Amino acid sequence: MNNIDVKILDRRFGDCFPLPAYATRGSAGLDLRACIDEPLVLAPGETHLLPTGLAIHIADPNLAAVIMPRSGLGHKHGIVLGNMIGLIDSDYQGPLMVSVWNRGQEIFIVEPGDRIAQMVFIPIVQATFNLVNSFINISERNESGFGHSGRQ
Ligand SMILES: O=c1ccn([C@H]2C[C@H](O)[C@@H](COP(=O)(O)OP(=O)(O)OP(=O)(O)O)O2)c(=O)[nH]1
Ligand SMILES: [Mg+2]
Repeated sequence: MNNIDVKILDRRFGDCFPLPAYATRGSAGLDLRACIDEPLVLAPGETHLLPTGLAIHIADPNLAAVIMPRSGLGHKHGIVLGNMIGLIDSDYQGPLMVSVWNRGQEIFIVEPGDRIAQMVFIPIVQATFNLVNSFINISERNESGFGHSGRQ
């Protein structure tokens, strides 16, 4: 377990809303809540940037967090993320925000405190670039890609 600093930006945490926690021992994601004051009507095609009421400071450059859709919301209701995936840098200290996109055909109402997305901590490898004119070793794949090996 890594210990990450978290700042509560919304008074409802600890009272009405519990802090994010792993639902089971094997959970990879921590659900994030919509810290809104009123129910939000998300019309089909609409995107809203919602506060989660929390700020985190990961601090370790070898870690990051990603925000992803919850599968139930995404599959059943078309509620995914406007940025597809949110990347939280280790030096970001601002409010954690979730871009919620209704890609479905029906209105969806987000209630205050709804768990609208999930956050996963991931290891990060930073790289430097070694500028070359050609690669010394030609790999088996070489420049093939984008489905060149077929479907079956
Ligand atoms: O879903 C998200 C995505 C990003 N962020 C915050 C944390 C992240 O560290 C910062 C910047 O995100 P990113 O680098 O993806 O956005 P950008 O458009 O490149 O902004 P910047 O120029 O600030 O890097 O915004 C969120 O709160 N939620
Ligand atoms: Mg950026």
